[in-house]
Amino acid sequence: SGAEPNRATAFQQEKPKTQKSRGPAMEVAMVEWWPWFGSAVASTIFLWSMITISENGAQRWKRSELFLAVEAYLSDACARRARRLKAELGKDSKNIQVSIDDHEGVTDDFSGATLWWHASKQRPKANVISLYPGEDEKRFYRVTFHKRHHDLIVDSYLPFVLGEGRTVIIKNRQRRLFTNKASGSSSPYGAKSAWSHVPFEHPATFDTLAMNPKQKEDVIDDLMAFQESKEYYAKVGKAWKRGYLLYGPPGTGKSTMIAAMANFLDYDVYDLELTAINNNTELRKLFIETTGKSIIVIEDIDCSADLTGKRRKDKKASRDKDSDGNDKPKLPIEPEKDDATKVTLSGLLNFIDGLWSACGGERIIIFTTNYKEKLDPALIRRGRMDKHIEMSYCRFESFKVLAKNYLDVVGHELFGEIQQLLEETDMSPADVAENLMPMSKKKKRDPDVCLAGLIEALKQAKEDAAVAKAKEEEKAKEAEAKKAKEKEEAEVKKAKEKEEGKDKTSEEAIGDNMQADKIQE
Ligand SMILES: Nc1ncnc2c1ncn2[C@@H]1O[C@H](COP(=O)(O)OP(=O)(O)OP(=O)(O)O)[C@@H](O)[C@H]1O
Ligand SMILES: [Mg+2]
Repeated sequence: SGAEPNRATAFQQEKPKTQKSRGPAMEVAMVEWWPWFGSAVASTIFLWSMITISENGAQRWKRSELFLAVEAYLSDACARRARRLKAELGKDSKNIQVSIDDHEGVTDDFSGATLWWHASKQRPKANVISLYPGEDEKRFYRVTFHKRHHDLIVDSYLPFVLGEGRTVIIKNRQRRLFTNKASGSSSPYGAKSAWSHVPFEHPATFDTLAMNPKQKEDVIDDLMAFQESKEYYAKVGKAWKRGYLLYGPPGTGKSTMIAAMANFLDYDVYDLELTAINNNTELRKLFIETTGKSIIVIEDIDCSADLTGKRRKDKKASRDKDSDGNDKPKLPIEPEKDDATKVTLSGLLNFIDGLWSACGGERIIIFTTNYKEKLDPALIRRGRMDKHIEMSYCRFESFKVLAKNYLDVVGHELFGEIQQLLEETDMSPADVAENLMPMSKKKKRDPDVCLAGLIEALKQAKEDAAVAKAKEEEKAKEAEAKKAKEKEEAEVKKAKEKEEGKDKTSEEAIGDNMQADKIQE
């Protein structure tokens, strides 16, 4: 009909100039709209509805999530159809983000309805002094549609845009590695966030992770099931979280596995350093500041949980330093309080169990340790750590993955010998990988050379292990012999003293006997 705006031209003809003399918002809308329709059809304006989504919603300091979602949706789904786009460097200064330019329009179709999106901005009145510098220009998106589609747009289309937009944002976001180690912000005043972060760029994937294929499959299955079971967790009344315990000797790929999980799930990683936390309150604060879709990692939990003692010593040391010569104002130190405020096992357990049910969004928590048996059973019981994953020494299956990754070799005449040696020798994947990747420019990555080198290294390791074992056995034997000898000597001495004691007064004898017992102990 004649009432329908000629969108291809009408939207793009709109001049930014008309924005200059601004009155109240309603008036602005009219100024923008008049040229499109022409005075002849002015009355038909009442057939059209508009919805404005402005950058700042109810909370002025925060950009409206709906606005961001619309922005992401439009740049992803519709931007190609717009004529004027703007490009900006993304937050991580890596990818370029293209979005619709201000005062530009674009059309979209939804269930047979045609809609017109339009990006614009509104300057504040000249006599208003902005409290929020840089935010004095308010941008907004406005969608226009025929009145008869009102319900469809409000009930279906906008939720659809929100959902799509969120997905695009997650797809485009730079994933981050958070840590509480760099305690530049540890001061109680002016600290913005307890976490500092860097872009998470670890390249590890499950394809490059060397481990037993069945076990790997199992882990991937578990992660996928977890990701898809939001409703299930809600139904059974559990927080949407999952705990993994990764245990195994050094260099078997525990940290690599965490990176692979993060890449697989597209999650952020929070690396929690318990030794940098002073008390349970701080721990809780850190926890509350984590966002959904994240992996919270506590590495070497066996060391961390025990470290309260060390921390106290550190504090004592700094106290000592203060007392000799440092004339800074001193804080009162209460040693008893010191004990009461450290991170405790129960604090950690609370942290894992209860608290995070308060903050929605899926979370995974991972502990790593070299010594599973050292951990308090309460910490790793099922339900807290839902799955215990053992990372073990490199066997043939794992080796094949490494050979393919590092040398592009899937079969080789030396594989047989290597298989044999790997069954007999404990070598970590890290050490195997080291042998497959000689870091020398002259030596090209020749599979023959590398595999032969690995065989040498394995033989050496086997020999070393045998020597170490022999030494260990010898030591044990020596220790046993020494113990037996000492016992014998003590007994002889006791017998001798008893003999002599017959001549002494009874009082003296008791004293002597007691002494002899002490020596024996
Ligand atoms: N299973 C594996 N698959 C592929 N690469 C591995 C594997 N295990 C170790 N590596 C290699 O060895 C290096 C060290 O591994 P990683 O840091 O993951 O070991 P870790 O188990 O976390 O050791 P630690 O107990 O000392 O923290 C990694 O950078 C990786 O290149
Ligand atoms: Mg590690």
